[in-house]
Amino acid sequence: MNILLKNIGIITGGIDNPHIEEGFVGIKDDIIDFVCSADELQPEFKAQKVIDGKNKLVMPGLINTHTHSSMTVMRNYANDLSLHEWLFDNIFPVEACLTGEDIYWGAMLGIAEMIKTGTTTFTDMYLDMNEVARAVIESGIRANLSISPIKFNAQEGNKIIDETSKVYDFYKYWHNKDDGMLIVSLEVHSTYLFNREWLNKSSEIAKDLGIGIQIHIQETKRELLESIEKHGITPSRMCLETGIFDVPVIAAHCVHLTDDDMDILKAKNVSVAHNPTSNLKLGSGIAPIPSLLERGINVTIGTDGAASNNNLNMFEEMHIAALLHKGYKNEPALVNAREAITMATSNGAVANGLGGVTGVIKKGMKADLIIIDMNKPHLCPVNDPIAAVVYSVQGSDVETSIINGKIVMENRVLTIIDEELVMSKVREVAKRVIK
Ligand SMILES: CSC[C@H]1O[C@@H](n2cnc3c(O)ncnc32)[C@H](O)[C@@H]1O
Ligand SMILES: [Zn+2]
Repeated sequence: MNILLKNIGIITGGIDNPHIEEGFVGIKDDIIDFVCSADELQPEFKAQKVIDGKNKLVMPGLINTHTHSSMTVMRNYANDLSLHEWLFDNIFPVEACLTGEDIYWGAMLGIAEMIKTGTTTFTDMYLDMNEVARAVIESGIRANLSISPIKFNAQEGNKIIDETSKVYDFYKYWHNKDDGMLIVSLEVHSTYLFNREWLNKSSEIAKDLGIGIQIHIQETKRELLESIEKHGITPSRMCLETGIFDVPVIAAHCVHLTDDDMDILKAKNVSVAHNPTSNLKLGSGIAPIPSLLERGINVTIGTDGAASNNNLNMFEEMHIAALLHKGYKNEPALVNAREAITMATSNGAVANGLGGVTGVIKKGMKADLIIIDMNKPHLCPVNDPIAAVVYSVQGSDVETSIINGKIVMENRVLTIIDEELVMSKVREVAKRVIK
């Protein structure tokens, strides 16, 4: 289907790209066919659907580079705890009770929430990823899903079970599914759940399949200190030594980094997923984002799961990312609005190996865009659209969302996902598993 957005404010995205005050975007099937001003419009473009952009803004869909979508089933469970108590004493025992169906419905709810708050691509790691993949394909969202080569059982003395064959099966079945809507990567949870042997093996698997890795790195001070005590090196250096950083990596958190760690991340082209809300809520700390940006490291934004955030709203995350470092360092110029949007869009695309595919509104890119209704008291007057998106717009202001050229939400109604059904299923799951 061809779609025409007319007379609309356009944030094209990318650090140097312009904002167009009243422009046109033409979508031909799954691709952006043109982006232009009124005098450049091609009259021969025939659209089956025309969206009038008066008092609206279109921008690239947001890219959530670190989440665990199925954890919506544990939303608002286990609060005000440190990461260690939260994860080992509360989350792992509940996760041990989750069925494949639970994971499917939890992921579907996470996807519904993400679409309703402007996310068009997400990066995920969880337990039964076949169930998450099923939800991704059915819902029409774009995703990078990682699967673990081991099963780690905290309930049974931290036993490790080899599940390498599941990685190969998952890759074979899902990688590039639906014309590339789903891509596969390897989950290496962390250097505290994976031993050196499995870090080495994981890097070999990722190299063999030609895929990237998703990992948690240096989320807490405790993680850093225990690594130094046990191995004599930081988790980042451990990743360097075991070959983890020889493939494209998205490293979530990166809160407690040494200067040497930052040099390693830069040298190995590692992308960082900044999760400010989760880091604040678990009392983990504040990631040195300005230092990472100064080094030219690709910094992106993630929500983490709904059990540590407690939502998957990327507008909220972008807002906090833009405010946090200004206040922490007494420096208002840090993480400016343009940088925050870039982190949440095109940098996220690059991190997922989707640069040139999504993250920017430009001819030839996949049509992954969101339309924001600016005709609201808290968004009036707009004055500066870039600032408005970061400092005033809320996730619920996203009116329509287009992913791969398909309208997945129109006037705030999801067109593919049955929102009521999904919520009732997840309520049932929560009733059963949350004690
Ligand atoms: C094996 S699937 C992923 C695993 O990660 C857990 N998890 C969720 N959030 C965090 C976090 O912030 N740090 C470390 N681990 C996290 C999740 O519960 C799953 O068990
Ligand atoms: Zn996480």
